[in-house]
Amino acid sequence: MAVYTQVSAEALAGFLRDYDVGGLLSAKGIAEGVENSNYIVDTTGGRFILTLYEKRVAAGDLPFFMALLDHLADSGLPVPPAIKDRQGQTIRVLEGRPACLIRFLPGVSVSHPTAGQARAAAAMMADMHGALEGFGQARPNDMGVAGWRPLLERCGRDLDGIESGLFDRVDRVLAAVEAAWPADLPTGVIHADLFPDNVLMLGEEVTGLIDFYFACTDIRAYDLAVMHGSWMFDARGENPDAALGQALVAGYAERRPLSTEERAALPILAQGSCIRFLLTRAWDWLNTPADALVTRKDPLAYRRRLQWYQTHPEAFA
Ligand SMILES: Nc1ncnc2c1ncn2[C@@H]1O[C@H](COP(=O)(O)OP(=O)(O)OP(=O)(O)O)[C@@H](O)[C@H]1O
Ligand SMILES: N[C@@H](CCO)C(=O)O
Repeated sequence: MAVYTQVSAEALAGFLRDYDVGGLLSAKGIAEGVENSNYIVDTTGGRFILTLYEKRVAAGDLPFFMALLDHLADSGLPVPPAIKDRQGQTIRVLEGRPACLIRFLPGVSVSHPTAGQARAAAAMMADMHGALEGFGQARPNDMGVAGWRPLLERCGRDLDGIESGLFDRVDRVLAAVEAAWPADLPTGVIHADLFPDNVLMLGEEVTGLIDFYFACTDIRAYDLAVMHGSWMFDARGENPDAALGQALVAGYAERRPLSTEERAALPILAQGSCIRFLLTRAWDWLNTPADALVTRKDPLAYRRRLQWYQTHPEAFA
C-alpha cells in the first residue's frame, strides 16, 4: 500500500485550516500506487486528494509539476490542479514531507481496457501534447535513455538474483537501443508514465489524467511507446492484445498525425521504455524490504514485454 508517511488527524486538520475547503470529515490512505503517499480527504467543502511526495519526486521539481497541471487544466484537459491555500501557495509541508492538496476527479482506472478506451486515452495523450506546445517550461528526463546505463550499473549483478542472466540480457539490448536511439524526432513535454492506472475513465470517456510526476521534456513518440507497452499486455507482461495496440496508435494519430520517422522509431522507443520500467522496478525490487507496506512491481513483466518487442518488429506496422 502506498502510504509511506502516516498523517495524523490533528496534523491534517491543522493543514486544512489554511485552505478555504471547509473542515475535515474523513481521510483514508489509498492503496494504489508505489511512488507517493496518497489520501482521499473529505471535508465539508468536498473531496480532495492529498499527496505527500516521497523518494523519486525532488521537491525542487514540484513548481514545474504544479505549473504543468495548471496549464493543462486551463487548456480544458481533465487534469486536476493543486488547490491554493489562502496565501496562494500550492506546495506545503505536512508531516515533514512536501505535500499538495489536489482536486479530486471522478472516474476509475481500468485494469482491462477495451480497444475503445485505449483509443480515447491515446487521443487524449495527443491533445495533451498539443496543449503542451504552449507551455513555456522544460524539465530534462532523468529517467531517459542517458540514465538507463547508470541505473543498470547501480543494480549490477544483483539483477541475476531476480533472474539468471538478466544483467547481460539488459546490457546487450540496451547497447542496441542506445545505438539506434533517434536523435531528430519532435520533442516536447510528455507525461512519460501514462499507464492505465494514471488514466481515469467513465465508460469510453477520459475523465482524468493524473500522476504527472515523471513529466519531462523528451521525444513525443516515446510517450506513446510507454503507453503502448503498459496498455497492451496483461500485468505479467504476457498476452499482448494486437487490437488494443492498434487502437492506441490510431487514437493518437487521429488527433496528431505521426510522421514516417516517428512510426519507424516506435519499435526502438518501445524497447527503451521496457528497459526504463524493467530497471526502475528492479531497483525497487532490490531495495524495498519484502515486508514494506508497498506492493513491489514485477521487473520481469517488463523483461517479457522487451522480449516481445524485440521479436515483433511489425508491432507498429
Ligand atoms: N486527482 C485525483 N482524482 C481522483 N483519484 C485520484 C487522483 N489522484 C490520484 N488518485 C487515485 O490515487 C491513486 C494513486 O495515485 P497516483 O497514481 O498518483 O500514485 P503514485 O504512487 O504516484 O502511483 P504510480 O505507482 O502510478 O506512480 C490513483 O490510482 C487514483 O485511484
Ligand atoms: N508506472 C511505473 C511506476 C512509476 O515509475 C511502473 O509500473 O513501474
